[in-house]
Amino acid sequence: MRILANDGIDKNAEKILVNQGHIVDTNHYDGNALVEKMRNSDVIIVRSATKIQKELIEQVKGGDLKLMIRAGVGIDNIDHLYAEKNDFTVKNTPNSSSAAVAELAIGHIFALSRHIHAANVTMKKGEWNKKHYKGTEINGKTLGLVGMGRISHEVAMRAQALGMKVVYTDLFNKSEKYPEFEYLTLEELLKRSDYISLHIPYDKTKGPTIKKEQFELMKDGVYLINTARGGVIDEKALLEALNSGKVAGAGIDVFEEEPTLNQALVDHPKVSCTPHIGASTEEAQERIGLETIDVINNFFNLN
Ligand SMILES: NC(=O)c1ccc[n+]([C@@H]2O[C@H](COP(=O)([O-])OP(=O)(O)OC[C@H]3O[C@@H](n4cnc5c(N)ncnc54)[C@H](O)[C@@H]3O)[C@@H](O)[C@H]2O)c1
Ligand SMILES: O=C(O)CC[C@@H](O)C(=O)O
Repeated sequence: MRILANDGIDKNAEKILVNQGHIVDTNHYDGNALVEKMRNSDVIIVRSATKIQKELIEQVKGGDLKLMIRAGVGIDNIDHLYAEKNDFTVKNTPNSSSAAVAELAIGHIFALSRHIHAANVTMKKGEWNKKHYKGTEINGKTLGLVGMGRISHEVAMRAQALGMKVVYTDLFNKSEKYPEFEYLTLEELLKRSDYISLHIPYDKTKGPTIKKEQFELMKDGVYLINTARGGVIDEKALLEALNSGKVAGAGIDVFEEEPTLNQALVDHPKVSCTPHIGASTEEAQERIGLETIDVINNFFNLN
């Protein structure tokens, strides 16, 4: 099998695939070179950098490509409906990165509560701003989780262990699976939470879930964490909410556009930001690599 890992793949997974007799190309291609490489591959594996949209799908039709794998959870960088309509199979690796993303979300909660992000910047400039950095404790505070799937549940367990009260909302109603956490409507959750963390997919046909109206419902001085997708929060409304003081701090791993050009948001002193690294741990990438191999083996009946 010829496998194109256009955004790279974990070294261990690459070794296993090569040992299985596959030809694995881990270079990154764009434009015509990508079209050519995809047409001559059986499988393409992408992370978030490579976008597989209608135009590209049209260009690779009729070649050898059969399987597109998103080595990750969110498949919003692949037009999967269009790909499937054109007889390509699209798969992801949803089971491997939950702990990594949950740990990053908790990291942003700590950074914001204790001004770690800001103190890092100012101390490196030679400033000693001890008086500016009186923080708040997370113990006893309410964390509202929007979406209660794989990642959110990992966040919930960690937050509960840290003494937070966890409430959640989801498209499903109250779930028997999570008796220890309180189910609320989105509206109730926004009103009651001290911290809000988003763990939902982005559906561009629906647009952002958190817009001006939702910010208005939140407590003054709320903290907001987004490790889901940039599009689920309206960045303009977020910036206004940060400037007005409605939002005391935002922890952001994902942006409407990536790499982001929204420097006003990145530079904002109340923002703790990371460049979409939720799944970027040694362990998660190794698990993602192994899950990718399972997907390939199952698809081509290689087990
Ligand atoms: N930052 C990163 O590197 C990174 C890594 C992995 C995943 N993600 C993002 O995290 C998202 C969640 O991943 P997961 O594995 O927990 O997914 P999941 O499918 O297990 O959980 C998502 C949950 O959200 C619910 N949901 C969907 N839309 C909703 C809405 N509008 N309101 C309330 N609930 C809603 C679903 O019913 C589901 O229970 C992914 O879709 C992806 O976009 C980001
Ligand atoms: O591939 C990445 O680096 C990010 C992955 C993440 O956004 C996902 O949805 O799994």
